[in-house]
Amino acid sequence: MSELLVTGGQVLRPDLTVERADVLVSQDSGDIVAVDEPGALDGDDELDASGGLVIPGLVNAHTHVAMTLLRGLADDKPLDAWLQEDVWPVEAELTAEDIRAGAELGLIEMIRSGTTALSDMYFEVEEIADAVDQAGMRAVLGFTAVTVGKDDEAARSDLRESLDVARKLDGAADGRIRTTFQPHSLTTVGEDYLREFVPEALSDDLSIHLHANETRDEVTPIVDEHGQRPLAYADDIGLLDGDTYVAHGVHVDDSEIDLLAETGTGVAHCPASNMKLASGMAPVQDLLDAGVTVGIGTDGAASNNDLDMFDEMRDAAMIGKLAADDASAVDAGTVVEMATQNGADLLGFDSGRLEAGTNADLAVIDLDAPHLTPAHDLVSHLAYAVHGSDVRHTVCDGEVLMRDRSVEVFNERAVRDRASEHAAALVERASD
Ligand SMILES: CSC[C@H]1O[C@@H](n2cnc3c(O)ncnc32)[C@H](O)[C@@H]1O
Ligand SMILES: [Zn+2]
Repeated sequence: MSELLVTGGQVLRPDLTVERADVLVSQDSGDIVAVDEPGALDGDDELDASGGLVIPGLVNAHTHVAMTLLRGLADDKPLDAWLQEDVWPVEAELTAEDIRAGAELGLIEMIRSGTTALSDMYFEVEEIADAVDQAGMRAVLGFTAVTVGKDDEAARSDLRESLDVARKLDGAADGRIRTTFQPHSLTTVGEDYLREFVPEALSDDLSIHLHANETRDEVTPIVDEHGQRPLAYADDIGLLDGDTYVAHGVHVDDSEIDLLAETGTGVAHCPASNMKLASGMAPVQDLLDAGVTVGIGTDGAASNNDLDMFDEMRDAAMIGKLAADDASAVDAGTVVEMATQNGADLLGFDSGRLEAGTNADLAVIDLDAPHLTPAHDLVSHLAYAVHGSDVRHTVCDGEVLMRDRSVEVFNERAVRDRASEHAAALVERASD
């Protein structure tokens, strides 16, 4: 029996109070054993949290982790042009090895900024699953199906692969990997395919993750073709469900917010991506007020351009206030809950709060910095002032992924070099 004591720091409790406490985690079960007053607990190994704040590991509720290879390749365009002119032509050249290299790079970036769980959409999912396994992180993965521009055989093969991958990889990495069925979006997967494959996913109890209502251009064609708002159309097909979450949910009207709440469908809010692609402002406070579970995601590194969830919390608070025209909207405590407990709820992990019996996924923030001084309110600091580079240690499933800013699960130098080589060769192939 091996137990790790995270000692000497302050701890963020599930009710967002902060107190001096030690956290004991079991490296056998991967659970938190106890959170107790300083000095009350003993472990076989220690992690020094003195001068620090222990928080739940952050949950990135929507990303495309291998897109780190496309970081900085196509900026300053709206979604449709960005995807069609830049991203998709390059993605068409991606190999399994590229995706592995990009995923490892992205996972290192996440570990270094305190993220312990992610929800990913992409291709070559076995490569991503192997990288997640090696990283020691927790993830919800899936193969994303697109049918537009494909003949019937290729379209069906995509949807079949999305189902097969979801069935095959669920429970991988000793249960740290879960899966979702992933139609890319309501405009990139045809209605007949959705009507055929969604019932199969539901009958297998698969969770569903898709992009929805990201831009106005994703709303108008559906209203024109089906005479319904996109989420009413999605509900008609059976896509909205207690285990479904949609990425973005920017252009949702009141009837769609009610539909999300009634069906228990969650939203992965991606504020930086929505600002960079000028997609719009999601009505996050309205969604929360209606009872919708809203997590936070970075989206891919090509539309962000980093995977730092602290940046994302700050962005979520800022844009949430603008969208509501109310400075009290989407406050500091709310964004911290969104990036921890809400994200974990969307992904289906018993993480996101430091409590005995839950997953031992946590990060220690170093508070000894000018930009974190004075320390009136540490929840305010988490939302508005902490950077990913302030994370001292990252732990997932009781294992130390980063100790004193040294990543223990990868050779970081080698991963960065390999990713740079793969990115350069990829761009070269795409330009031929
Ligand atoms: C097949 S995996 C996902 C697919 O989605 C593309 N993508 C990345 N970011 C976004 C976004 O914000 N909206 C829609 N699609 C996006 C990614 O490049 C992959 O092709
Ligand atoms: Zn996305």
